[in-house]
Amino acid sequence: MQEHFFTYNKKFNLELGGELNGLTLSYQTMGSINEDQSNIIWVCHALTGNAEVSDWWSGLFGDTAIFNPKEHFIICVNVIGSCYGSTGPLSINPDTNEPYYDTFPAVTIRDIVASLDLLRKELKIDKINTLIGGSLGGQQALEWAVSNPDLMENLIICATNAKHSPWGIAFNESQRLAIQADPTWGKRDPQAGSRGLIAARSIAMLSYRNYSTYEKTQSEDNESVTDNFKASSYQEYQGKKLLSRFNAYSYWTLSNTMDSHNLGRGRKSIEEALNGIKAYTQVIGITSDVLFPVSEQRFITQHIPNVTYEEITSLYGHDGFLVETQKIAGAIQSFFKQKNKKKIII
Ligand SMILES: CC(=O)SCCNC(=O)CCNC(=O)[C@H](O)C(C)(C)COP(=O)(O)OP(=O)(O)OC[C@H]1O[C@@H](n2cnc3c(N)ncnc32)[C@H](O)[C@@H]1OP(=O)(O)O
Ligand SMILES: N[C@@H](CCO)C(=O)O
Repeated sequence: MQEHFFTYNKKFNLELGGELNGLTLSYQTMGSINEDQSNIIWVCHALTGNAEVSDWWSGLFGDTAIFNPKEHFIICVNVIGSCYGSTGPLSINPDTNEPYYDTFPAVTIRDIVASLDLLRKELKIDKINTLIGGSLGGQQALEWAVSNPDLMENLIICATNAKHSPWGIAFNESQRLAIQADPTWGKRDPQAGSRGLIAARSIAMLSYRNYSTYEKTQSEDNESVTDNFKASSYQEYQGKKLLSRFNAYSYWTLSNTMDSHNLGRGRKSIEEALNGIKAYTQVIGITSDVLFPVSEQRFITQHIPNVTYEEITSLYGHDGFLVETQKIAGAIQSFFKQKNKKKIII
């Protein structure tokens, strides 16, 4: 993939009242846009993801995958607030010439979508063939499909919701409490809240997986074990793994971003908002997902006019949307097949 940067030279006003000067978006692309712009696949990444979609969704994006650079122009943008090249809390605030840290403004899903739309206009893209995302990426994709229904022809969303749930917010709040409990939190230092971030990721893992995942992967072989459990070292390992590639300030910002997601805010209702989506839509749910349970995807499906729904199984719960690429690719293939059949009938 090729990395690019886009800097917006005007003030970027945020939904909750803040502003960003010199907003920069880091994005990656594969392939080229064809003459009639009919091959553009736009990917929205999840909470701690980045723009390198061929890395974290390699089963769906790559030379031999369903979405490939021979046929498609693939684009993924690192979201505002993250730490993979786009403007985030560790970036320099041009107004102070110092990193933002805790002065980084609140960013909503709608702000992210507004920034994606700025880049889209800059690239002179008038039509997206397929917009796809899971989890926080699915929240962005849905919001974009509601706010700009004529832009995309197909929409594929996985393990996501129309409004972030009290359950999801409670998980995110527990993670923020863990970060807050770290005495280094709030310091103007990139490492601030590091121990808190480890604990936060450990909490998050419980929502990304489930009882069966741990039973299968973290059970002890030896019945005499009384401490240093596999499950314990796994939690710490996952926390440290995230710390090696992320920071507590971005995590804090983006977990609040996720909580802000509500397609119904300022609109008549969530149902009406979903009803306005014009894209041919595929909704995918994972039966073992305890964070974004399938009831949420079934609700979305009920209210989008032109929609198909697929449920997949996974040992990995919510993280199944990142892991089960073969199943997801199969579901996407049948989605496009069904669409073509419909076209013939019409
Ligand atoms: C380059 C990058 O960092 S990717 C950037 C983009 N990232 C994203 O988009 C985020 C989304 N990705 C993810 O959340 C994850 O990578 C997932 C969900 C796809 C997969 O999760 P993983 O952590 O790789 O899988 P899993 O839960 O099986 O854990 C395996 C890891 O835990 C380690 N592990 C397993 N059991 C234990 C244990 N009992 N104690 C300690 N470590 C353990 C394994 O050795 C392995 O380590 P490794 O990742 O260093 O190879
Ligand atoms: N594993 C995912 C979960 C959130 O969807 C991430 O870290 O982004």
